[in-house]
Amino acid sequence: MRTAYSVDSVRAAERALMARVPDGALMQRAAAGLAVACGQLLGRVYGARVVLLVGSGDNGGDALFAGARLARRGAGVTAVLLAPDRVHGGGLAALLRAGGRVVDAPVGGGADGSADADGSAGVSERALAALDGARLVVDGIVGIGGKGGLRAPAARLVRAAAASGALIVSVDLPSGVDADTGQVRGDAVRADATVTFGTYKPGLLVDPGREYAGAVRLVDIGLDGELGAHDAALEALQYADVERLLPVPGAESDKYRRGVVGVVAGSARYPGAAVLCVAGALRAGAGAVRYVGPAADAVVARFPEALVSAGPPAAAGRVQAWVAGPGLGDDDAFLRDAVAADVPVLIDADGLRLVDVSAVRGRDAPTLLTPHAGEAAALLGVSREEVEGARLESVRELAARYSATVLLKGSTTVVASPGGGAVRVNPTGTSWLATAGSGDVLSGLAGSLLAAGLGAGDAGAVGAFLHGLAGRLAAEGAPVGAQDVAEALPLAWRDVRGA
Ligand SMILES: NC(=O)C1=CN([C@@H]2O[C@H](COP(=O)(O)OP(=O)(O)OC[C@H]3O[C@@H](n4cnc5c(N)ncnc54)[C@H](O)[C@@H]3O)[C@@H](O)[C@H]2O)[C@@H](O)CC1
Ligand SMILES: [K+]
Repeated sequence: MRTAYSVDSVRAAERALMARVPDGALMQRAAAGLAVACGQLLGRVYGARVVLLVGSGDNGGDALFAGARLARRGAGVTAVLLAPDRVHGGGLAALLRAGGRVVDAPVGGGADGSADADGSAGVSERALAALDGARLVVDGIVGIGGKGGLRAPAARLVRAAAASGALIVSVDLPSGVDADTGQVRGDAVRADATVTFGTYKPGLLVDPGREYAGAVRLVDIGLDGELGAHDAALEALQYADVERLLPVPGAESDKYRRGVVGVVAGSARYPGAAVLCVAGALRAGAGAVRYVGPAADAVVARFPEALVSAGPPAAAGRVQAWVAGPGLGDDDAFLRDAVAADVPVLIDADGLRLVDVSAVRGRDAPTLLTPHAGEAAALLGVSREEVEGARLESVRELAARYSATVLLKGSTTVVASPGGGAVRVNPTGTSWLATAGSGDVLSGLAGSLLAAGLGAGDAGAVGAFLHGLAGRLAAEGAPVGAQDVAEALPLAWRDVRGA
């Protein structure tokens, strides 16, 4: 399991560890790891031109100590100081001792400037010129102490660094990305790589921050023991975690023991949604799929193994979980039956629009809601952009409002439980999955995992993982349709099981 901790937890863990190690030891560990990563990116350190963008806190200190290490290996290192009067003294001294150069960013060497008419944002010509011809820029502007969007001088330098064509390495996290949420307000560093210390931060694993971070490398500074006392803010299942959770049938299994999933989906207008939902459900671990609704002919024509009926759901026979909503149109009668059933229910698509909050909140069995950003926005009464910019906040808020597990689909799919706790973040997503009907496949898949006995959080996270992996395997760099994704699900299973 990959975990990420909140800034508060990181700070508390660092305090506890610092009390037991010599002064400055943690920063030295961080800087050593950072310098190694920079050296690997550069290939040849000797003679390389490196620019450090140095803010006023310890993030800048890390950059300065790492810069000193690179300078000792023969790099030409220039530190651009955003706040010369508040720079990390020890780091600056180390860089100067190692032969590094220093340039003040503010015009006239004063404190942080502000936006001005010529667009220089109070940044000196010398600071901007330092970036010319740089091979590597180290972003030590702000780390976990960053608040709000980057101030104007920092933003100006970030734009100049991006235009310089140099490789950009962010220290701990890209400056301008909110460490706890991944939100980006205004300018932020777009890094080729981010070297983070002690633990992942949530903003490195969730878009939009994740996209800004580039390849993320974790440097061990000895925090693990201390972090154990805190709850992770985020968890990302890895292959081994998913393998443990997959519902693999035993010798005694029959279709009921494996789980039967019922699908309430499709309409005369949207029969395809029913077919795709069943396609996902058939390849996810349940022993049988019952389809209930007006698209029975289309379903059985494509999948003779599906058990179909015209409805209502209560007359369909035994099921261990329902999936309700894809392509339903405006008819909510079967949806209401499914929501009233005392088994786990997954609600998706039209079902999210039609379902009553109080009916969901009143359920005893687990509920899993699977909105995309647009649907989540409608449920929360905000814009789609607000949801996309604040995925963690949105998914937590929905889980609390509906007293349900919520899987928010998108560039980073996240799953929150009603009782709070760590949000699951899916590491396998791919933009090829942004295709019509792909969500119907996911709802069938995750519903089938519910029927097979997984809890709602596990069903959502494992479903998203397999779905993402199937999307990648099906796409292999070319466009795919939702049916291709469903058909690649067995490949994803085999990949996870190492079979
Ligand atoms: N505490 C520790 O033990 C360790 C901390 N480390 C480093 O220290 C960092 C945290 O250091 P700090 O707490 O000093 O905080 P930061 O260095 O992350 O940032 C705080 C400074 O940035 C300025 N600032 C805040 N928001 C800004 C904005 N939007 N635009 C421009 N400037 C802004 C503030 O005025 C403040 O001086 C970590 O991210 C990590 O890089 C590492 O050395 C590992 C050990
Ligand atoms: K940074």
